Amino acid sequence: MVAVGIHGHWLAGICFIGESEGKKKYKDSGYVFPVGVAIVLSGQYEDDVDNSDEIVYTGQGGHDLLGNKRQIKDQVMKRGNLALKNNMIQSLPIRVIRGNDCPNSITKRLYTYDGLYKVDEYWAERGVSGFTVFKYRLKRLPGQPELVTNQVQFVRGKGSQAQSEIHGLICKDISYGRETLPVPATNIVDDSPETPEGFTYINSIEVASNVKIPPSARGCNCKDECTDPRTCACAKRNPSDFPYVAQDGGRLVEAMDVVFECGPNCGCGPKCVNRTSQKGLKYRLEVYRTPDKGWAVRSWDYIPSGAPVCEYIGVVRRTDEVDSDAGNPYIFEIDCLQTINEIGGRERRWRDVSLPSSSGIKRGGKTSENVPEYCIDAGSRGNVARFINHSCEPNLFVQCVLSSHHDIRLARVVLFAADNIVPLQELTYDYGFELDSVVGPDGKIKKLPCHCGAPGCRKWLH
Ligand SMILES: C[S@@+](CC[C@H](N)C(=O)[O-])C[C@H]1O[C@@H](n2cnc3c(N)ncnc32)[C@H](O)[C@@H]1O
Repeated sequence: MVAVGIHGHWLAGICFIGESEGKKKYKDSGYVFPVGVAIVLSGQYEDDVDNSDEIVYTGQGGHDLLGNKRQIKDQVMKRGNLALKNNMIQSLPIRVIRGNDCPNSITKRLYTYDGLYKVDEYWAERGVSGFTVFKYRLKRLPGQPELVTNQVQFVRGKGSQAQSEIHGLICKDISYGRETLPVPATNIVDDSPETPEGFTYINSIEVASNVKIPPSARGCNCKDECTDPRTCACAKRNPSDFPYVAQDGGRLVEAMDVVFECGPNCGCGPKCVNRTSQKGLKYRLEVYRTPDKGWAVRSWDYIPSGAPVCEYIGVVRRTDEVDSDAGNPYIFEIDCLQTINEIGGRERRWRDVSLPSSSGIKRGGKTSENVPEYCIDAGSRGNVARFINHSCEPNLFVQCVLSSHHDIRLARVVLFAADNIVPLQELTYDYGFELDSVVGPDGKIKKLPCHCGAPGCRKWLH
């Protein structure tokens, strides 16, 4: 892009004319510098939103250059950020270039020039990682040719075809109508016509007979939809406000130790934003065969960051009653409490919440329980989440959610988009195993090589 002159920086996403250059070269223009010339939407920022004609672009600075797309400090209003603000004030349009994943290219990226946009507004907010970021709403100027590249159409969510055209289709819907959307299975890796088998598809949690789910907690008194965080009792359980914004049918603002949603005793209805993770599949998911990881999951639709993808569904069991020797890879330990207390190498999710005293859980001092009391076993009964593989650089994250009762040991486990996810990208989360933490029946450490293919792959799942 630098070589052909549509962008002026090798690394930075915002190309701008700086103050000294502006004063020297364009002193008669009357413009206040710096001013922006072009931006690249690289997918580098966890907070970017791209709906083609309207973009919410995150300013520059404060992010980790290691390529793991994380914000690590506050952004400041200077250089490129100031340039975009000056564009807005002076009604100067800016070029937009989009970067898209392209496995067939040498660089694995494809860049398209997508026209001129105006900077409509800007504001500062706390981003997904909790640091201050500047946001700019850009709107595509009218009178330009429509965006036509396949890649951009992907971003707009036009990634899929009619079922009859799907290459390698082996089952139209592995949920057999139990999900809000069909979940097809495809295989173009080998000739086996076999569908993912050996399990029964269920779409809600089941509970083993010796596990007692606590009674439903008191709910809020809102009607229809909860809107006022000052009066909604469920909103107040969260750190400051509703954990979701209504945009795109509900998006989590940031990852938290636990999210309190509305439940069965609440006055609100099923459309309430504070039930975002209870509304079933919103994105068309496909289970597909991979050469080296068995089955995997991808989406046909563009998934914006913070959107719920699916809940990890299976049978809730006592962990000490699950036969670890049987090597069931579909066990998800409900480790919310261990994660909050950073036990056994688990990384804390980012914000504090006050757990209600009814949960019986102490927040402060470390619990000695390394092994969570309960787990979700999707081995013989489960949903699409059981096919989601591990990645060392995942695009989903695990969020503990409490909706009916408030016992965190039995929290729901929901997978949310950690990034804007373009169609057909494999969906993955970090299984979070500590290295050498899995021991086989013979007492020897069980190792499993990781095939996630991420640049920062840790090489082993466990
Ligand atoms: C919960 S299952 C995921 C779905 C699984 N691929 C299947 O075919 O059913 C977990 C198992 O998938 C495989 N797997 C998941 N992520 C992997 C990765 N990054 N590298 C290698 N194998 C992986 C491992 O065999 C692991 O025990």
